[in-house]
Amino acid sequence: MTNADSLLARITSPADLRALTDEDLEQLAAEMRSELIGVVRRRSAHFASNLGVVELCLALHQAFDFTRDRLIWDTGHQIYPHKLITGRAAELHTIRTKGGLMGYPNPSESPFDLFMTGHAGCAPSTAMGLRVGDELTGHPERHSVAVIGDGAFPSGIVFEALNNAGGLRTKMLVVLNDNKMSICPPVGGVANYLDRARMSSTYHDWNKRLKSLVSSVPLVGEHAERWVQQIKDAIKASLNHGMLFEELGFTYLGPIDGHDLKGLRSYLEKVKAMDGPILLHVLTNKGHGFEPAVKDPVKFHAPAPFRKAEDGYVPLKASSSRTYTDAVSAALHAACGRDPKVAIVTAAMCEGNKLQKIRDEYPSQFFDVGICEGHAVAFAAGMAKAGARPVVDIYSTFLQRSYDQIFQEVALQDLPVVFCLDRAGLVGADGPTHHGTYDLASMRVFPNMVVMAPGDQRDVEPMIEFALGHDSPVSIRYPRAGLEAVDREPQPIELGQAEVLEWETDGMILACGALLGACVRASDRLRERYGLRVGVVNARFVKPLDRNVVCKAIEEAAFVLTVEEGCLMGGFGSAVLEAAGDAGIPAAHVRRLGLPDRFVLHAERDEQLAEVGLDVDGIVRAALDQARRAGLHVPDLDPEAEAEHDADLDGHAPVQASGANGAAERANGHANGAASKPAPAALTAQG
Ligand SMILES: Cc1ncc(C[n+]2csc(CCOP(=O)(O)OP(=O)(O)O)c2C)c(N)n1
Ligand SMILES: CC(=O)[C@@H](O)[C@H](O)COP(=O)(O)O
Ligand SMILES: [Mg+2]
Repeated sequence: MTNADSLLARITSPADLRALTDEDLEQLAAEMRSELIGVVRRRSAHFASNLGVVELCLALHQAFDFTRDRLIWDTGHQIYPHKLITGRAAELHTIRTKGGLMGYPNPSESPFDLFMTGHAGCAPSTAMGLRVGDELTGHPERHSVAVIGDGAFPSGIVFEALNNAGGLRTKMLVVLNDNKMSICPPVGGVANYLDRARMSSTYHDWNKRLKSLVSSVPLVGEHAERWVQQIKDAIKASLNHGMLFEELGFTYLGPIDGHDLKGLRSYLEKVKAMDGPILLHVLTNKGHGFEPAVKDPVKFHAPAPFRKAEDGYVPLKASSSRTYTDAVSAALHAACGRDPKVAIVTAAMCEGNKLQKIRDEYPSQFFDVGICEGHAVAFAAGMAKAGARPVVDIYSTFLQRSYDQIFQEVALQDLPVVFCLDRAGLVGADGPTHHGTYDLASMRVFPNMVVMAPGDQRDVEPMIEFALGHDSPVSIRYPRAGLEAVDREPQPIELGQAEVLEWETDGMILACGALLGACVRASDRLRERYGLRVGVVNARFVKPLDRNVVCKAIEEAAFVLTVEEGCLMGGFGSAVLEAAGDAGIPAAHVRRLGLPDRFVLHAERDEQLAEVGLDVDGIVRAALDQARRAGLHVPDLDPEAEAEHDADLDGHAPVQASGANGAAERANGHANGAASKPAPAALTAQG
């Protein structure tokens, strides 16, 4: 919480900055940093990026009036200092919690936040749009500023914007916040180019030197050679100096010190008076002001909560449980070892996808292409065409940026590219920009594409192996969640075949993906508390769908639930209804559970699952509702019993699957005494 007698407590809007002296501003910057450290130590949030832009944020808000001018922070994960000085300091401690501040810009919180973002690279385009829109609506006096990091800068869309603004000579400012880091060190030609620009002194020094050289008395003899060499060096250095941007029509300024408040302000004042598009190259330290973050900006990009210890900082709660990401990266690591043709492609998310081991042990099979998802997919397609076995390991939400390449370069060519879609479903604190909501719907529409989702830990490795042996594109999606193991003898993965865990006729739950464990627990609760016999299917494939199992379930059960952690429109449930429709089977008793047609805000993942009815309670409630509609007897339990949560839900203890395929029959039998029905013979063969 902000200290009541601090300078920061007195800043209710950027206008309050104007009354501050330079000493005050230095103190304010220090208070902002300690506020950031105080908050981020207690909750996982973006940290090093925010520490690095404190001075830049203050200078921008001093030089411009963003009650009128336009400011877009690219990606938006470095928005915390901006939130501190735009009236939200007292709430910063709520950041990324349910009902609290969003960890990204949020227009519903403040008019100083223009776009809710979380995906990198779009700020130059939207800032250009704001500028042109303001001109068209009679506000040419408004400045438009985009702040973009060096990691986001190589995104293709950035060059689309530079091309357009440079061509139109649009009056706008692009501040390149260059801290020599993406989440990992940045990769590619742009990073090398910026390295060279950082290394040489400022552009204006060289210009001055060049002018003095030319104006000096012409030298003869041995001096001439030195003179010419100096001119060549100067031109070479100035050629490294933003000439890339100058050639595109931008005026390049810098690089300048991004922690020098006075210097920043004077450059920004200069820029305001200039015409056309300007790129101001600012050098900052990711983690500035907090030594452990400066030393390890990767670890402190979005650290787990931590405390100070003698030998540095230790995480408050070291997460030991293995995640789906761990299981997938281990399977990919093994695949790389088995087959040198396997190539793993990441779009700047080596840490997030836990690919460090592959990077270090199989460097020739690992490709970090930077925040360039469209390129990642087309690049993988080229590799597949050449006979390699590429895997695009990418967050579901970031895959959206490469949709056309998935269509044209992969599906249309029917190339064996494997898409490992991490963070599929609800992601928790990152909120609506990062949920993996649409991949089931968006991937299943492509001919040739296989769409799979592991039901639990046991499905992961066999699905990766299946995918790498399949000669068409395959998409495998899994959540930002701890692994669960449903206790059973898993059926082998066969194309288009679901796995029947238990067959019942009161009801059937068709589970798509990692909510399988919750579905099994819901089935247990329905049986033990309500005497309802509800079977469970691990769908495994959304495309090709196991129509045999799906249609039988719809024909035989009094009600059917489809459960998926994806958008209801066009997802797994839609595929099930399509199958029933195609087979002419009535399906009014089928109810689809999934993500609603709205954006789910930031919170803990379990809170979000409960909010949308995808936790055990929600699945049970939906089943009871469907059972009543189907005329089944449902005892009215007292509210406490109904509301009682599943004790092992948080612990994700291994889930017992009883019934035909259940290796461990339920010790206590069934609520109404009957043993569970084995799946109809025709189905067990189907698996
Ligand atoms: C399209 C997209 N791909 C990947 C990411 C994940 N991501 C978030 S921040 C980040 C690094 C950004 O580096 P930079 O722009 O230099 O910002 P810094 O953290 O250094 O301030 C990445 C890869 C994203 N947000 N958007
Ligand atoms: C800003 C950004 O996009 C990344 O830092 C993202 O927040 C990482 O998400 P995970 O924490 O799920 O890896
Ligand atoms: Mg950076």
